[in-house]
Amino acid sequence: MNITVLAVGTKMPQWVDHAVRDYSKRFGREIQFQLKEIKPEKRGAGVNAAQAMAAEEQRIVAAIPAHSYLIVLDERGKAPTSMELADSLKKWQQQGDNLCFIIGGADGMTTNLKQRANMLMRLSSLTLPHGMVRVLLTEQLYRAQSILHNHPYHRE
Ligand SMILES: C[S@@+](CC[C@H](N)C(=O)[O-])C[C@H]1O[C@@H](n2cnc3c(N)ncnc32)[C@H](O)[C@@H]1O
Repeated sequence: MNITVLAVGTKMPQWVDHAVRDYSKRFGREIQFQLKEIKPEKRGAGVNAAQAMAAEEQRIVAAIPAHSYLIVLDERGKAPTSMELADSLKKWQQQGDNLCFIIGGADGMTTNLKQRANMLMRLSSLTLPHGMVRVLLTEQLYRAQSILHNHPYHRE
């Protein structure tokens, strides 16, 4: 299964890149994971947040792999438990779905993009910095895969 994470933002702190790389290396052969950074639009000088998000939306849409099940990360979305995420991962794998997760930038993302998503997923009720969302999402996907394989990484 292919899992693509589209994340608005470049030049993340080193700890973010290290942590994402560390978890994504653990997936093994059955998950091809890739994180693609989306260039954020510059704010200021006549470009407000809504205009910037619209420009980012275009870049995101252009980067979505064809026939992907689209999951937008959003603090107002549904919050699965790790066990529920593992169940969903199993279902998506059985259906042959490829997954595309989208993480917005500093101002979040457009309503358009949220409406286009198959699912809005919340990692916490807190607003998280987008770099941290990359790390948490990658770790939870690895945890979900560990649960499906009865790997001791996950303990109840
Ligand atoms: C700094 S937040 C943007 C906050 C913005 N005020 C909003 O309304 O979405 C950047 C991105 O991180 C992700 N994010 C932040 N907190 C989250 C959470 N609790 N659960 C899931 N995703 C989150 C979302 O994709 C969001 O677009």
